[in-house]
Amino acid sequence: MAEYSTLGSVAVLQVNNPPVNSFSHHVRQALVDGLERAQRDPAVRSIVIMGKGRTFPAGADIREFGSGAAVKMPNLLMVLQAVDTCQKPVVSAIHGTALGGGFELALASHYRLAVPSARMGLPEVHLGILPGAGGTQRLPRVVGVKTAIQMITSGQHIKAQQALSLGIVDKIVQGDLLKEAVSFARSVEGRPVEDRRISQKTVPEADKVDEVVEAARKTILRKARGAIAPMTCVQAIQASVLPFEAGMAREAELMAFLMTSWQAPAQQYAFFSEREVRRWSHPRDKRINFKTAKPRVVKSVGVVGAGTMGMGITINLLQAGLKVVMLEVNKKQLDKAVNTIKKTLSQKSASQKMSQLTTAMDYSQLRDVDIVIEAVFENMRLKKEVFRKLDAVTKPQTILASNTSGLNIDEIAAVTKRPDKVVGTHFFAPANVMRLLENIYGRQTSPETVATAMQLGVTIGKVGVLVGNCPGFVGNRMLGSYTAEAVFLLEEGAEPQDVDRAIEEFGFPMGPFRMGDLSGTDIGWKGRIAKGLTTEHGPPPATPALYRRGNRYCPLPDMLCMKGRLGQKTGAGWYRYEPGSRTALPDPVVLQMIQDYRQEHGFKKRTISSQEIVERCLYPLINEGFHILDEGIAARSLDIDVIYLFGYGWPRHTGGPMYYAERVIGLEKLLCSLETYSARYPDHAHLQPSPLLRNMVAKGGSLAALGTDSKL
Ligand SMILES: CCCCCCC/C=C/C(=O)SCCNC(=O)CCNC(=O)[C@H](O)C(C)(C)COP(=O)(O)OP(=O)(O)OC[C@H]1O[C@@H](n2cnc3c(N)ncnc32)[C@H](O)[C@@H]1OP(=O)(O)O
Repeated sequence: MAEYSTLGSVAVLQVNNPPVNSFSHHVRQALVDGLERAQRDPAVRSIVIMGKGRTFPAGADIREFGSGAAVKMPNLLMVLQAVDTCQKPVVSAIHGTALGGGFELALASHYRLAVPSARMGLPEVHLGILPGAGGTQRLPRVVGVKTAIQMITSGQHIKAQQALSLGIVDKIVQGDLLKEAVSFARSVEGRPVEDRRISQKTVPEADKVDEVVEAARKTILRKARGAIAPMTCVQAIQASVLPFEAGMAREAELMAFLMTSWQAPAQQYAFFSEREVRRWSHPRDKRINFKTAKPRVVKSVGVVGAGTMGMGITINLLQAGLKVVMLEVNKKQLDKAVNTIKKTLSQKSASQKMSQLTTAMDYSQLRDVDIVIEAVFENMRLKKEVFRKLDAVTKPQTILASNTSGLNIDEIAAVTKRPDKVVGTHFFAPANVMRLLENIYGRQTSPETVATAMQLGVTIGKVGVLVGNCPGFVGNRMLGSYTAEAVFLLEEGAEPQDVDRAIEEFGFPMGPFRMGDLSGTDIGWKGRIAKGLTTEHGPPPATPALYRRGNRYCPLPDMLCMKGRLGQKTGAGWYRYEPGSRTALPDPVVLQMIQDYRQEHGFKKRTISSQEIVERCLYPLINEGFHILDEGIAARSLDIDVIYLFGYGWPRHTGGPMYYAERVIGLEKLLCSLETYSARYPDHAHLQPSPLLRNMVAKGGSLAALGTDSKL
């Protein structure tokens, strides 16, 4: 609701709808009622609108979307119209985050004040829609079309100071906001409001709008990668040169188009799933859940290993204000890491943050930390050695976490006398940038240890997802079938750039081969060598070229590595790179290698469509997701979706692999395609439909219903 009060001649409307004061129907109604009351009362000469509690309204109530409640009268447009046309000056007083409809309300007001810490923006594009309460029409009238396009298509929040420079807010106020806002409102009483109405202004440099839009189009389309909202936002902004009412009509038309698109619900699902993963639970062990398991307090963290991962993790921990002891046995590596960390931390706070960092070459210096994150090379023998040492030197309560991307947590825990305090914390590179943290419980991990790892994720600003223990956990296990099918496509006739193009057109920032070159083709190679599938010099003796342990195997990636083509770091991988450049250029050497291989093994080259590439790569990945759910490795399909959205660049506008499977492809069609492909390739095990998928198609039922504790 919105609480109405008066302070002398000023009516104050305080939106009170925790947690973020969104415009649920009852809030909209209360605002319209309050404005009418203030208009009617002759003693009231000005109006202040603000938010109670933590924030100015953060926008429309997203939970109302699609339910009909969002358009129930009065809708948000009517509220804003009442503000804009009010005869008495309306002042929006902003603290916290004025977002979406909240920011649009401020723009419809006659004056805007903000506290220094306030932030504002129009993030609707992330929900697959546009700022449909006049945001695409009012903002360009203040900041111009170019800046409006930048703000609206990025959805970025700006700080109060920047809003002041852009002419969005009229004043930044220090001290008590209510007091300041009331005093400001009094100072403008009696002044005409007509020339304060943004709706009545014209867009600056209107004659250049088409030019600006044209210049922005290419970049937006490249960044959007199949998302329809960004360019639709631009179309709405382009209409801001029209008279206000005509622009609003165009905005409404485009908003209706987006609201009914398949992408808007997918992006709103992504928004809520990102928050839902905080309500984690073990699918079988009832003691392990977010409600009852209590985390240990973590003030200091040990990091073992100062390589790329250890360094990134250390930066992340320092940025969050934690004390870190970074251990590295190689002095040169340790010094290099310290220098990089210093450079990466922002200038402003570097020295304070660096004072929280202690370096160590001796394990005994880790004795007092609350948790240790091991980030050494991905090798079981080495990890076990490290864990033995950690178990011997650290205090008994210390939690021992392994930053492994797929090794067996139980096997690591077994070398310690505290398997209940061992957990997996899988960070993604670069660890100080990537938001995903895949936390893995082992057979004996205690509720307290799980809760501590999950809480640490929150402390360091990660999106933490809890999963069970299996080779590759959730993310990399699913990726395995995707990369396997990508190389099988090369055998049949596709070239690396064909596969990458199709996957990038689907919406991934990078296809599998460009990705392989970026992370290093030798990562997978070393893994396959460790598993005995190949050796540095080719297949083990007496091994069939195209099979390993009864499964189809494509040796092309191994052949690439044997040529020393380890990706960008060696200037050549699946592609070639000019010195100092990261642009992937198709390489005749690789294409010849593939061609010779096809000839040697009797593969007949054929043209493969983009659609087949996408299906052959993504459907087995999704199919593995069904296996994972069936085994209880992920508790809910949304956990898998969040892992893919935040760790693997899965395009957000499709909701994530499992959402996409159910709501976009349709489970029946997915099953049918997998059956067709597995009939064509009976020895590609990952194309065999999972029993869970078959069962769901046969019996009906939804993925959301499989989960525990889900609110969605
Ligand atoms: C004819 C009809 C025309 C209609 C036109 C409508 C045009 C307007 C459209 C919009 O306004 S769309 C909404 C735009 N706003 C946003 O996208 C903001 C989304 N929220 C956030 O970015 C963040 O939540 C925050 C406000 C920055 C706060 O972040 P913080 O980390 O502090 O908290 P969270 O954990 O994210 O959120 C707490 C809690 O609140 C729920 N929530 C947040 N925003 C909304 C919302 N707009 N609607 C409904 N619920 C919201 C969030 O899910 C969390 O819930 P729980 O997980 O705790 O249950």
